Amino acid sequence: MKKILLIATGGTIASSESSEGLTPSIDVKTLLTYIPEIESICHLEGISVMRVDSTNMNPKLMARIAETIAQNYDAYDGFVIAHGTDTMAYSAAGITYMLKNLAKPVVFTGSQIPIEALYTDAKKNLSDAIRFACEGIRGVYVAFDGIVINGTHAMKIKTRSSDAFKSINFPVIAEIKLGKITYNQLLTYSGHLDKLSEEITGDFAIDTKVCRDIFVLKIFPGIGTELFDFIRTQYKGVIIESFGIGGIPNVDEDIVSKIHELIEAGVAVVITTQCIYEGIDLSIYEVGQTLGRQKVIVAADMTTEAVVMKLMWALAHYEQIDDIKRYMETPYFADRSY
Ligand SMILES: NC(=O)C[C@H](N)C(=O)O
Repeated sequence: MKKILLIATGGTIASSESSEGLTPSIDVKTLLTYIPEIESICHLEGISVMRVDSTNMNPKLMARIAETIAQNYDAYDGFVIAHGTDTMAYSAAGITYMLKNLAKPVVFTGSQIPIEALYTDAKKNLSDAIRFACEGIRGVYVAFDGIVINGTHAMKIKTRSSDAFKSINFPVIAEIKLGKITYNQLLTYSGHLDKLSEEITGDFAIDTKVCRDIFVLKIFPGIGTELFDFIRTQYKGVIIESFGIGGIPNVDEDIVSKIHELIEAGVAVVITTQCIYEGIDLSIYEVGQTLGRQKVIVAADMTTEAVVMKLMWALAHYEQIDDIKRYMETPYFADRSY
């Protein structure tokens, strides 16, 4: 029988009603009592590492999750992280970059309704995540509402409904219905499964060092240039959510020139898009090509959540823009497809 460790971090899944609203208060032992059927499929143990609404998640707490996995790595076949949904996509991506040569499954899950409430989605999600953690497929995943998503491609797209997560720019890995896991055929045909099984080059290790000096900026029609001078003096990296396939204004308010100044000053500038699907390509339009001639980092079809966590990791490990750009533009656990 497989040995699985459930790592509880808080979130709605572990929340109870208090006089001031829902607050994470249920311990991991109690969580386990809600899924008694799991006893017959694996040997499950639990540990609580924090009790936070995931609104309060941060890289330090993510590092604690990574450390817990490392401390227990040899003793278990797989790990399930019970986590709040609001920042789960960030943590799943963050942990992906912090774990090196991961050969086991790490599966994030949570719920929109507390586990102790009527009509909760928590029991199904927890049970599905544990089942998937028994599969032995390496990597970090999000299991939610009957689908399994690559951890760097998950995005929370709904605030209330149980189908809160979507797989962005990557096929869903598997569906789980009534406890039965069915892998997505598309994964095998499209070669995505091969990308997930990239060779392991050494022993499992964690590297949790990140740099938080980054800014995420959404461009809008009429945006001024003043903010860029502030960014230049305060941050080491900026992620710009451009229009469409990679458009940044260069007439009247010339943001492209401001980007040039940022790069000259040693700030890493990553260009991504406000569109959820299909990613950017700076070669299509004149406005994009002008931008592409600068040393910008192209986020391709990565989610902003993954870009945020990857950039934090890159900035903590590389000094030169060229090195940061190389790391960011090299696929890591299939976080980008081009
Ligand atoms: N559904 C949830 O888990 C939302 C909660 N605020 C959290 O992220 O912790």
